[in-house]
Amino acid sequence: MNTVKLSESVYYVGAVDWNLRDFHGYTTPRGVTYNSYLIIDEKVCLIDTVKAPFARELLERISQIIDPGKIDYVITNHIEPDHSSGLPAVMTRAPHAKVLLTEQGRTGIIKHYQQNYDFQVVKEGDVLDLGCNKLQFVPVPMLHWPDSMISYLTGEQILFSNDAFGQHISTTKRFDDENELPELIYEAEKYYANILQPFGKMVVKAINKLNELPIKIIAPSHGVVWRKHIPDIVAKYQDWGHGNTVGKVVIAYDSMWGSTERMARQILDGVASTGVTGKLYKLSVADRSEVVRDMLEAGGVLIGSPTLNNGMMPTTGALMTYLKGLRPTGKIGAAFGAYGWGGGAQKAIEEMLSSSGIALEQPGISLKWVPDAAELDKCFEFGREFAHKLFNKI
Ligand SMILES: Cc1cc2nc3c(=O)[nH]c(=O)nc-3n(C[C@H](O)[C@H](O)[C@H](O)COP(=O)(O)O)c2cc1C
Repeated sequence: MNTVKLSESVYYVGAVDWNLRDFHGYTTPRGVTYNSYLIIDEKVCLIDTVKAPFARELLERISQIIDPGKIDYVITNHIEPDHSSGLPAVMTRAPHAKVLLTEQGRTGIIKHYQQNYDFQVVKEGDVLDLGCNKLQFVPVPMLHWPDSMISYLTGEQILFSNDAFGQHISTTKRFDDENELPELIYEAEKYYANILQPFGKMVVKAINKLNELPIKIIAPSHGVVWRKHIPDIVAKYQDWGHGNTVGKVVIAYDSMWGSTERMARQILDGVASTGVTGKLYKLSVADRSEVVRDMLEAGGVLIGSPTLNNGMMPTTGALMTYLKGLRPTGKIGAAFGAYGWGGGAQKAIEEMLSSSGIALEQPGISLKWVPDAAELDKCFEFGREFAHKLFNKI
């Protein structure tokens, strides 16, 4: 089993989960990693653990470097089970280790595992002396759970950023410069869109705080370690955190008999005629976590559904519910779709767009049964007008 050194005293001891394809509803076509890091200083310190089925692999990696019984400290930056469910196995082999975490982390670990370890609760600014290096703790509540924390190793200047800057990607290469940057940014964008998007304000606040620290390496809890492209990923986080958008329109729709689909294609042509980039997703075949990834930087979203039982189709409803929880910022939107008699989908979508924080920039467009030539022209015009509004806004 390979051990990878990040720096003089820090080793990667995590696990690569090549076969995971669904991470609580978020698709992971490239697999996942659960990153754990071992610091060998005068004191021995483990940063986070792994998901429980990989605990044996974690302990084997640690054992190649040092007897796990010599671990003095385990830092629990986040209690979510992908990082903490390996903790009980680690504590069995390192029974004298202190577990350092926030107060929210302490109550969370007790509730998850019904174990009372030798806890040491840390707060903002607390420092743990390891010998040559010190660990400084930066709680980042709600990034993305109340217990979340980032730890910074002085001396070797490594930021253990937990879920921030993470990506779901399995690889044998642990560093950013050993992988393709566009692929990493793509996966980091998908991670941010699906997991961190609701917490943009906290992201900006945390980055401002971290800007004061000299950082040579960012070691997240998922994916590769950043050492060469730190400015690129931090700049991306600034953009995403501030809700900065580009001239792109994502059209997401579903259709039972093809009318709303024909509308969507005409609208797309209208958008494209202005030079604005358009993307089209049919929700019954699209991957929702990919759709919201594409929406992250899009300034405009257009949502379509025919009326089904006075409302929108369940696939569209699922996207809207997800989007509402993700609280996107800086976007304009509108609704479209076909109906047969009383209608209702357009209104239902517009309500969801508003409650998601997406500005209704343009009245929606609905048509009865099947679009005729004049209605298709109107759809084209609807897309063109929407793209112009977006163009004027950015
Ligand atoms: C199961 C079902 C339920 C429907 N419910 C409604 C409804 O409640 N109100 C309405 O105006 N039209 C309703 N319609 C009619 C559709 O909205 C209409 O056929 C529309 O043109 C379908 O668009 P599509 O081709 O994009 O699927 C319903 C259609 C189906 C198949």
